Amino acid sequence: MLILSLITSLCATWIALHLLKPVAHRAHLLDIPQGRKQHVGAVPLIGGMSIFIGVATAVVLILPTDAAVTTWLLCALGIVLLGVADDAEDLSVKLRISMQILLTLALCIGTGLSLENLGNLLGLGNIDLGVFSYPFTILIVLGVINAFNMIDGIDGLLGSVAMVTFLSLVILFSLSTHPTELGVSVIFIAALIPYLLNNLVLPPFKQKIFMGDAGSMLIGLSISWLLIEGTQDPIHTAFRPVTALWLIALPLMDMVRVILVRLRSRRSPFAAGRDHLHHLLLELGMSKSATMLTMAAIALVFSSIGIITEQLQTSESYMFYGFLLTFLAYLLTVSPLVKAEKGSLQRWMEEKSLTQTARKILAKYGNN
Ligand SMILES: CC(=O)N[C@H]1[C@@H](OP(=O)(O)OP(=O)(O)OC/C=C(/C)CC/C=C(/C)CC/C=C(/C)CC/C=C(\C)CC/C=C(/C)CC/C=C(/C)CC/C=C(\C)CC/C=C(/C)CC/C=C(\C)CC/C=C(\C)CCC=C(C)C)O[C@H](CO)[C@@H](O)[C@@H]1O
Ligand SMILES: O=c1ccn([C@@H]2O[C@H](COP(=O)(O)O)[C@@H](O)[C@H]2O)c(=O)[nH]1
Ligand SMILES: [Mg+2]
Repeated sequence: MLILSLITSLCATWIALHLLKPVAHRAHLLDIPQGRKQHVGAVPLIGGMSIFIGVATAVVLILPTDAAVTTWLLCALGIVLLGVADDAEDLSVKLRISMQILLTLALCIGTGLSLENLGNLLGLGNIDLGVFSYPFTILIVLGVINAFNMIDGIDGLLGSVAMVTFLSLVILFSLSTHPTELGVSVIFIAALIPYLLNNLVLPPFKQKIFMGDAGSMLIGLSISWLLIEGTQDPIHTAFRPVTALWLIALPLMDMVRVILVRLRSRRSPFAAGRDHLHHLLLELGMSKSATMLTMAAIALVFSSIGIITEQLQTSESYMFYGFLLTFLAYLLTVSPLVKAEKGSLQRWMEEKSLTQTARKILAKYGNN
């Protein structure tokens, strides 16, 4: 069943990418470079819709669907339509956030699940949110949706970071008995393959496409749902809530850092900017692909910490305090990058390679 759902999702996404490209041109669903958008040429914003078509086709045709899966699919359709409207017309922040709240509420009611039990996060006993469960879930899901949207700023970045999270979910769900959630995670991985090839313009694709806010919000909402299913299942959980944090640590840390920096400099956290980690690395002189690979590698390290500590059943409070310390280390590492001179990383690497060459010459010929 898993192989069949993988093939169906991959093929359906591939076909959707081909069919939607001309539609994007006719409907002007294009990302035109201007201001902070520094890509080249008008790029079709069809990645999100294509991934949704691929995922929905595979889920409906192959996976056994119940009320929870149907609710998630309908909410996913809702967020894709919201994203397409935003990609086409730049909706107001108020409207976007209100719709995200409504869709999260619908997801909680329809699936009957919300973040109720956070586990023994602080080492003081189980945290049960009781009546605060719905407002807390809405805050966290909104955070996750927007965190994934915020890292969608260079080619391949969101696709590869999301791939790391879905791969981690495949590992954790296959170690427990959650066949539907395992199937959905595999289906997303399959849909991301043609998307990434097309986004990075790798063969056989010749024209770049973007995910758009439709895709980034679809991924954020779906990952939130899978994490809630994995941690809040009343019969048996696949992993503990704190592990969920590690699986999405990089986008969360980037978002919280950006919000803190913007608030400190009295800017609105809702106003777009070029202050995210990927922008800082590019400013320092890293290439787009090096930035993408570095950030995907960091996401992989964080996810691996989550999976390994989950398997070792490390105390939840150690994992949570470890997460907060890692966030502190992240802040301390990234803050100096903001003030660093443009291109300094590139110059440092060039100097380093020159020094290494000089050392090699000295080692070979001595000092005479
Ligand atoms: C605006 C912007 O930046 N734009 C980008 C973007 O451009 P684009 O054009 O695409 O987009 P737009 O500009 O059009 O606009 C964007 C759209 C909007 C609608 C605006 C939204 C903007 C926001 C800033 C959204 C923020 C929304 C929130 C509701 C944020 C608040 C949420 C949180 C802070 C919660 C975060 C979630 C966590 C789990 C936090 C943990 C993370 C940490 C790192 C811990 C650190 C601790 C803290 C200091 C914060 C703690 C606070 C808490 C409340 C959380 C405590 C958490 C716990 C106790 C954990 C408990 C949870 C669990 C154990 C369970 C986990 C389970 C699950 C996760 C399910 O993109 C462009 C391209 O890049 C870019 O240029 C542009 O700037
Ligand atoms: O794969 C991608 C995705 C995005 N970009 C660039 O980032 C902006 C982000 O778009 P938002 O509308 O803010 O979501 C996009 O316009 C591109 O300039 C990219 O280069 N590659
Ligand atoms: Mg975006």
